Amino acid sequence: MSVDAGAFPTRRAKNFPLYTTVSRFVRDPLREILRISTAAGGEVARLDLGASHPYVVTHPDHVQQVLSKESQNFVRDGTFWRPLYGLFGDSIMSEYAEWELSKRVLQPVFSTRTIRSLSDHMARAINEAVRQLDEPARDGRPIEVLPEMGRIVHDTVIKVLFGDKIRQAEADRLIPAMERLATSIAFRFLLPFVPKSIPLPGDRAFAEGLRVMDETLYELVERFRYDAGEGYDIFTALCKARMTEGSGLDDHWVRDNLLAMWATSTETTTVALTWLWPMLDRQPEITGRLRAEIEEVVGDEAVRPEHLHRLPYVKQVIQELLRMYPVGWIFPRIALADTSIGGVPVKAGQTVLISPFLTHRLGSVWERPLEFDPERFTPEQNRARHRYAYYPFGGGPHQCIGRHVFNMEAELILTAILSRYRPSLRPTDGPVEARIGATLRPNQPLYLTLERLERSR
Ligand code: HEM
Repeated sequence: MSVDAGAFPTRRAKNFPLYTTVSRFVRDPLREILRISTAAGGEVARLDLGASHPYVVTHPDHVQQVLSKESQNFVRDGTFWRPLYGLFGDSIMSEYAEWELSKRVLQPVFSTRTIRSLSDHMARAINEAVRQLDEPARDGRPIEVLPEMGRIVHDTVIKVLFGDKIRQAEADRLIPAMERLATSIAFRFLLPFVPKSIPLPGDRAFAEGLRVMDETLYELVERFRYDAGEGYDIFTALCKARMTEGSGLDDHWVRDNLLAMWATSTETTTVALTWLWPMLDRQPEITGRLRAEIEEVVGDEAVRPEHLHRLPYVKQVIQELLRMYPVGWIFPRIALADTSIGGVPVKAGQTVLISPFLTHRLGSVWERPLEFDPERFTPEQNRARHRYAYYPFGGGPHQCIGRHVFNMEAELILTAILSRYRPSLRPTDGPVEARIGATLRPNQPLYLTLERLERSR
């Protein structure tokens, strides 16, 4: 479906004075932002936070302007990126020349050829990690969804990031440290304008998580500093680039990129896959169709990458999952020069917030936006849609480098679980809603009971 923004004369953005609704905002910031976006109906909205006035941009044409057509003018800089700079430094998550350099080194690791060669390792790791659910299934013991999805994702991502260069003890240290970072950054993420000198909840846990990450990653870099060896993994690519004469790259650069890749690949994938289960639980007919497709294509076998192109409905379910819960739900840009969006003047230095979560829930862009319906992602519907009606992975030069890795991983995990078990969600404590943080986690722990299917493997 395409939406026509029309040619606007110069106009004012709809202003939303958040300080007048501060109690609502503090109680449930996501609901309040969604209310504002719905009221603005795709027009540019101005959030009045007292000290700052970011614009919220949701219309597909406007998003395209910021992320793609005028990407040179809308950069990743400013207050909202500050909490992330401490984590990622001058890595692929930065901007300008530092970003370009890291992108040049990492892009080849994500080529279709390399990902294909990684895919067998990924499938093996996933089948093995999923098989470990046999024990709780046999005992009738419910599993907690987020940590279990996290365990499966980490076991898989480790192959992509480090190949066979990491020791089990190092991986075991990194996983809980990353979890600490992901959860403790929430306040800094929500209140980026609060200076570091003012302590916020989570600061101490964040510092501790970072210490463990740094210690472990620097140890690894040290071990491979003078001999990167062979491998298709990200770590090898970074070490080789560092060793190249005259590159000027150092251990910090390798560490910054490892941390950036680790953080962007694990938290996002884990949280997205966690949302899958409440979605499927609500609509057994979707699960039934998935099960029938998987039974026909995979049957009694362990899932392999070659199965995936014959599982179109699995793909559609994952695409719809990221429409409802695009876990990289908001990302800011700052304007370098004066311009206008949808007729609204934007001055140099002003912040623009781009949110796939909000665009994906606009009634003018999506019919029945709150309904989980994988039928939206048939090939015909995909062709007819505005490029920026759906952008869980962003767009333009910063478009997610790991999107094919995610798709393959998520499709393999969903298929591996449904081909082995019949999961049912334990009753929840009221409605399952998204809670704001660096990503969009559910507001409560979710539990699945798994019934093992009759299988010869
Ligand atoms: C559900 C899964 C994922 C979602 C929703 C997601 C979302 C995004 C989004 C929205 C951006 C754009 C940020 C911006 O424009 O400022 C991005 C960038 C990025 N993503 Fe992902 N991502 C996911 C998985 C992954 C995975 C699995 C990897 C790595 C294996 C990855 C690595 C990256 C990197 C390195 C960037 C920065 C690219 C650049 O600036 O050039 N992501 N991601």
